[in-house]
Amino acid sequence: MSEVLLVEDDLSIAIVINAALADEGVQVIHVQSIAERDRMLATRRFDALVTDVMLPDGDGIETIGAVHARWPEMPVVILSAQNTLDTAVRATDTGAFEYFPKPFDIDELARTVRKAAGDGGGNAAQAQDEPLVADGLPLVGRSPAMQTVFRMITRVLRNDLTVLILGESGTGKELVAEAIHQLGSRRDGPFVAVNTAAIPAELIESELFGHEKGAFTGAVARNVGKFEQAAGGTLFLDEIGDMPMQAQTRLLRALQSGAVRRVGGQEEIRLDVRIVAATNKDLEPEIAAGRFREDLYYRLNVVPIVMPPLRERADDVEVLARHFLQSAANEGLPRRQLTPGAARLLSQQPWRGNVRELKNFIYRLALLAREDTVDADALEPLLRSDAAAQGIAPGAVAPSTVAGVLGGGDTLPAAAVQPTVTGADISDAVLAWLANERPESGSIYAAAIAALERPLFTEILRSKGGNQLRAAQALGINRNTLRKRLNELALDPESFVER
Ligand SMILES: Nc1ncnc2c1ncn2[C@@H]1O[C@H](COP(=O)(O)OP(=O)(O)OP(=O)(O)O)[C@@H](O)[C@H]1O
Repeated sequence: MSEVLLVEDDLSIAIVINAALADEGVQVIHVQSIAERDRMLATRRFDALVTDVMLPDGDGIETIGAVHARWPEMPVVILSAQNTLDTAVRATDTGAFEYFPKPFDIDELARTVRKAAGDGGGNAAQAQDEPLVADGLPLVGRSPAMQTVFRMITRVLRNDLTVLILGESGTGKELVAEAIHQLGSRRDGPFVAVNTAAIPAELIESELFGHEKGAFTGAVARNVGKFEQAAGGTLFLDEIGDMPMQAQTRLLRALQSGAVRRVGGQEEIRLDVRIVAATNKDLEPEIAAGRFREDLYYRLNVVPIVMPPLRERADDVEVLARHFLQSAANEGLPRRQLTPGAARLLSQQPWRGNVRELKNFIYRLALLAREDTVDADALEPLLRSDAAAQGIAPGAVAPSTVAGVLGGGDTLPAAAVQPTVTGADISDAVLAWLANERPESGSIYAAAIAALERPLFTEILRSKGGNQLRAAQALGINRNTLRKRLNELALDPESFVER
């Protein structure tokens, strides 16, 4: 595989180039300055050099003489935003292999670089199996919509501004939050994620701010809250739109004052966290309905990043699918490839569950496909069985969706493959539950979630033979979250282990 040195200080462009070159079977080593370029080139030659012109420590063209002197045979491709005749002339004067004014056609650039680097890049099919990782960040996407997201990410890396990530479930909000942390100046600190909707209302304050020993019944030891755990790093507040009102007030107060106090404690603890929040809810109607505090919304919505749904960026589907096939293979599933026809067919699907649904589907495909190369004909029945699982009236819940999510090879308990249950049934069940249980005011939400989780977790754990990792994967939640909730619900996963 050929290796290319990319000198580019614009991270969003670097990410896109890296992804495109990975597609061409070219490995990219990315640096951001002339000094770093020269350090890399002091000891080794690359198959090609791709360089921007305006770099933080100088001009990529003016300093190219030293590169030529050291490695006269190494082809150089120049990228430039200074689309003037002068730059073009200077680039050509250096004897550069090619010169690309920005904005350029990324595919054309990728092809040119592969050619410059010699066809050591292998064939394209092989290339597509390469993980598309930029600076350790597996955020895949080449669509203009994702380039806008990348650009927004790069704008918040050198500051601590609060970021609010908006988008449907499964669009990659958490991944973006992690990217902001990993690429930003707080990367050496912790990244602490809290699902604010999953914490029972009565525990949320102690979870976020911590508590002193004896602060309330059951507080047998001092607990350090998420704000403190995230000190020096990033606190990711997920599902912020579902945060209970009382906790919203406390959170707002903490953000305003820049300090927190543990429950039952006196000491003021100064905050040293970057806040990244996310929600799949449209917050404006929530504010209008009095369920979300407007002042908190303005505190959080300093830099909004909107994640486009996958159906609005169909050109990302193929590259994502190949990425997930690669990660499935890395995790021990059979290595599969898609024909162009199969990739096209995937791009035409609605993907209502966004990238998460595509990822689950691809893993299932890796597991179930009969041949290593999957064409459109082989894909069709798998898509049909998925659509059958999901092609249900809006609001309705089909147990067969569970079968789809669980993936092939799983035998489901008979109860789970009964005919479709309509949405009305679950509403009826909620109403009946409210009437019968009369949950205590102030904790109705937590009690309802617990009532739903209990049968849900029981069913999924049973189908997974008590394997918590597989159950968490099927549910699409973190294993620790599942373990914690099972604990709180006093459900023993051991009791589902098949013996
Ligand atoms: N652009 C992407 N490149 C690679 N993987 C992605 C991308 N977007 C999402 N994923 C993967 O899809 C899955 C869902 O993403 P993530 O959990 O970040 O979504 P989310 O928007 O936070 O969802 P939710 O609102 O349900 O919490 C994860 O496994 C994530 O790694």
